Amino acid sequence: MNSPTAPLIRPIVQTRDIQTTKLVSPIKDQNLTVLERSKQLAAWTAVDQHVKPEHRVIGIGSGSTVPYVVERIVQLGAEANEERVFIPTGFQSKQLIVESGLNLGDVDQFPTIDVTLDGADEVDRELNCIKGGGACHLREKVLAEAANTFILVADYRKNVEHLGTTFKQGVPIEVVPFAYAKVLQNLHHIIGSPEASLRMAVKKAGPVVSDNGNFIIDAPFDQEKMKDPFTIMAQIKMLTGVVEVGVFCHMAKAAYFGNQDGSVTIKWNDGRIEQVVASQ
Ligand SMILES: O=C(CO)[C@H](O)[C@H](O)COP(=O)(O)O
Repeated sequence: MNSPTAPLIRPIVQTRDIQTTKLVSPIKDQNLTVLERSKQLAAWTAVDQHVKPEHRVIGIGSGSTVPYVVERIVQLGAEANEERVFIPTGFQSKQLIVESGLNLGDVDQFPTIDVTLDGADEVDRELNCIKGGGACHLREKVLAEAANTFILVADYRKNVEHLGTTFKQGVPIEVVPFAYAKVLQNLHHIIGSPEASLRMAVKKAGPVVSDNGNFIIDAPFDQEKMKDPFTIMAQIKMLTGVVEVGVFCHMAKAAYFGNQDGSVTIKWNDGRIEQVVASQ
């Protein structure tokens, strides 16, 4: 882990329709792949911009980008974090919080969260996103909804015009186990996802079981249908037996994407796109 550095962001330089910001790259002495470096850049920049000194309750998402969020938060120092409580979206983030020596809480104790930072499988131009690649989207949506500010962090592969462009495995759907076959039938014959299937575990026989004891269905839709993510989300959510749908519509304030060239693209919910450029 790196030692604390100065804030990454320097003053914004306005260009025609994209704002350009300079930052000092935090990672040149690290042995990270380009992909990992892009995740780290997105996460660090988001923490620097959205975790404020006065924040006391912070939601921590799931996935492979979120450890860099926690890494940066730890770098803020023990004093900055001692009065804070961190709320996990699942087993992985709970472990991260505990192993990092941060205070653990739960959303039933703290139903209002100052800021939640989380990963995403894909984010479109309106900040709709697919989540649930790690089967955590039920708790992730609860923490997104509980948060005054919800921020997405991701690598360049997740930055798309329309959902379903690169993330082809489909919309993750958490279902209660006894209803999975009925929900699959509904998806195949009513909702329009003939390839929807139960997510199977890799190093265990049988289905993936979520942190809540439920099954996960992945439901791919054609490009045309994916252009209206709200309708897909609402239709699936109405099916009895569905607990939560991994489509988050208009929940995020901003999405941070680390790029291969060491820059970060920030999409804001007011339509602005900001380009953060590493200066070395
Ligand atoms: O939604 C999620 C887990 O349910 C993750 O946030 C999403 O899958 C992105 O993960 P990664 O940062 O590894 O790309």
